[in-house]
Amino acid sequence: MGLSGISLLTTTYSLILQHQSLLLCLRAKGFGLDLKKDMEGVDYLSDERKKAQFDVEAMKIAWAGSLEAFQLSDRMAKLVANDPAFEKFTRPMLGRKELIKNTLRKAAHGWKLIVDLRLTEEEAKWLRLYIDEPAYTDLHWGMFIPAIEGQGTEEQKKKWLPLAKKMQIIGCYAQTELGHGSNVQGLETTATFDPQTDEFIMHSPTLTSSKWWPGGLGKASTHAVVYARLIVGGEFHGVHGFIVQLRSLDDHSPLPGVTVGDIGMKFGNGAYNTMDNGVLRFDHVRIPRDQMLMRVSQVTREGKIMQSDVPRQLIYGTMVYVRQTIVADASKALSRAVCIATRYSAIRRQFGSRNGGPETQVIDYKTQQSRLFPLLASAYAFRFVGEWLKWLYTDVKERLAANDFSTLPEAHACTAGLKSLTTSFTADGIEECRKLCGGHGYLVSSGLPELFAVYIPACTYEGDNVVLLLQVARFLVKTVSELGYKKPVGTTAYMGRVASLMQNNCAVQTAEGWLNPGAVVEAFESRAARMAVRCGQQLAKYENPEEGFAELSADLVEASIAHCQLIVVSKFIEKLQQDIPGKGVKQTLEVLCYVYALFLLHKHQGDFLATGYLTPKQASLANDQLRTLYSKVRPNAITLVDSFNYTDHYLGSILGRYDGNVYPKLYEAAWKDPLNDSDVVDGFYEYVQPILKQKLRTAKL
Ligand SMILES: CC/C=C\C/C=C\C/C=C\C/C=C\C/C=C\C/C=C\CC/C=C/C(=O)SCCNC(=O)CCNC(=O)[C@H](O)C(C)(C)COP(=O)(O)OP(=O)(O)OC[C@H]1O[C@@H](n2cnc3c(N)ncnc32)[C@H](O)[C@@H]1OP(=O)(O)O
Ligand SMILES: Cc1cc2nc3c(=O)[nH]c(=O)nc-3n(C[C@H](O)[C@H](O)[C@H](O)COP(=O)(O)OP(=O)(O)OC[C@H]3O[C@@H](n4cnc5c(N)ncnc54)[C@H](O)[C@@H]3O)c2cc1C
Repeated sequence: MGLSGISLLTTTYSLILQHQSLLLCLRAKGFGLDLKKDMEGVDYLSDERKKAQFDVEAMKIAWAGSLEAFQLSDRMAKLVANDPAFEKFTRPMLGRKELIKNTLRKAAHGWKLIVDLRLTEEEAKWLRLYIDEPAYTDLHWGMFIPAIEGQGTEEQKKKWLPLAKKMQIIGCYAQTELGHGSNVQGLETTATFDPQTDEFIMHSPTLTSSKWWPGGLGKASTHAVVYARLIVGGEFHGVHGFIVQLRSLDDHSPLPGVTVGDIGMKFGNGAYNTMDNGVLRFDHVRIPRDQMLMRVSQVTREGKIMQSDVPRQLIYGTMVYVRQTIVADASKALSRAVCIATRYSAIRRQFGSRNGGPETQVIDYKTQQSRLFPLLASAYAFRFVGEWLKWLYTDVKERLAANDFSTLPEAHACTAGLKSLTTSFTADGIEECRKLCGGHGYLVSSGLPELFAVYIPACTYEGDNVVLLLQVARFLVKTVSELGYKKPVGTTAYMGRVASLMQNNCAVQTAEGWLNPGAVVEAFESRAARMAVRCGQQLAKYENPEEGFAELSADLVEASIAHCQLIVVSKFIEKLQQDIPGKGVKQTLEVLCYVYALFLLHKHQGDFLATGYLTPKQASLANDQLRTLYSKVRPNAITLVDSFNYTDHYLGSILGRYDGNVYPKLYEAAWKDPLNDSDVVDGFYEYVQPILKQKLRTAKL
């Protein structure tokens, strides 16, 4: 018997087992048989796992970044998964008050673990990820503390950071208002210096000046970094951050003049409703002068404004930091959805049965592959670009500490652009994974609805994705306009070769010709350079540059996307130039890298053709190659998602279970729904039975 015959037999056997266990379950409910006899312990995906052409353990390390990173993450994942305090399956069914209380309990338990086990900052970050429940602690550690670290003076840091790091105060980041989020300079909250008392008076002069959205503000925070218009001597001196105490440290009640509360339910059940996004108003609340964050500008006792040599953009520095973490988190959210959809696609069968044999696994349909495998490749691409961005941010941070601000504009453009690119793609990708799972993907127990609901605000918070791409566009336009006298560096270095990128056209002649990193990078560079230069030429036609920028903004956004996609493709290729140990690991990643690049090329072929870099024939060859690549991904698909090393707890999905034991577990879960506690639903006797029993003389319907 050939290999395919053996595999057919084992697959059929798995199917029979699965059907048997389903039958047992069905009977359990209907005929009182033993429900426990489903096939616990059987790995329904074992055949798939045997197909792997690479060393899975080595791929896990490549995904994690290093053996140490893998071990650390694995330890934290297991710590959470094995702790019943972090159960999350009932979350979507809880009312808001219960939900928040439950989140506060988990955050307290998480903090206890951090203290008792003396976890490092890195371990705590992984712990937060695997607890998988947005909480006020995210903003306390993720924004309040970084804002003080980045914008505070040494003295301020000395005073506030120990309190915050021991969690003796809880802080949030209160920037956005009811009337303004994107336009930070348009904020209306005022901080007026009173020279008589050496204080600032914090005030919300209008309804639209109410702080609105800050996470952790509603119920948990005792303090906030509040962004407000600085007014000294009756003059406005820009928006700055101020540390303001909101609640009593004794009984947590709001301080006089402070009105604070939660803004209400948000999208989805469970999901981001574990977070107390808040509203805040000030009625002439006084704070000491030294609570203005003064690294960028200082207000003296006499009411003089002193500027340090730190650029004012550093006031936006916390956003740069968080955008960088959001890029890293995009690969986690996307890989999680892809893991669920890939495992389920291998279990799910529809059509194609021959002679009573098994039906086709839906993962074998080319349409399923062409939707799923680019998402899988993107998860890896985002992982590696996130790793690079972390390096870039660390480098910028070190430079800033040494008062070197030269790389700040590029850090801003990269974090803004990549945050936008990766979150938009991930949000769409999670929804695509739901559709890839058919009807069952719509069940909360698939894990996908909640993941989607939690994830999608990432397209808005930390900067609306379009607004951020327009920031990238400004950076690109500036780079193009300076080409004559300034050598572009970093991620825009390719613009230095603009003449050849505008002239030379693609040389690929065969589908195999696309399996060449040089050809791929040049295609993306040429497209990005041509789109940016074209925008520059169009802009030059306008007398008023701002008017031109506004008029051309949709094209500018497309040019920014092209630039950001180039960064992701290049960083993936650069990653592959490193030593990556393990049998078949590098080769498999190369396949994914080409899938990512050629998928983008196919999706955006309009750009590549319109800029004249590619011919239709070359675009078509790229698509031919893409199909071949999908066949190369197929045998490795399950092990590529196993390499994310996600526990079933973290995945939170019956469809994505490691053992693939989907049907019995779906069936079992249905019976756990509170609606099935009784056979006759509450309300039946009041509202349904009277209809059943009514005796209408005539029915017009
Ligand atoms: C149990 C567990 C316990 C513990 C857990 C432990 C650990 C957990 C640790 C960490 C958790 C980690 C992370 C999680 C944290 C949070 C994530 C979760 C939720 C997110 C919550 C969301 C928060 C928010 O949304 S905060 C609000 C964000 N708001 C925005 O993003 C507003 C967007 N708008 C802007 O950024 C700006 O206003 C603007 C659009 C850029 C316009 O600015 P401006 O009007 O000034 O206009 P210009 O365009 O003229 O710009 C002037 C000039 O400045 C440059 N610029 C602009 N921005 C920046 C920047 N950010 N940096 C540097 N430079 C900047 C711009 O390029 C111009 O330069 P030039 O003059 O040279 O052209
Ligand atoms: C879940 C969640 C958590 C949040 N947490 C916090 C927090 O902790 N702290 C905090 O301060 N804030 C927080 N925010 C607020 C968030 O940062 C803002 O909502 C975000 O910056 C977008 O601003 P906006 O709401 O004003 O959108 P708007 O700017 O009003 O956007 C509306 C539309 O207008 C478009 N638009 C706006 N300006 C332009 C332009 N110049 N050109 C073209 N199009 C434009 C946008 O693309 C969008 O389509 C949070 C928001 C959410 C959803």
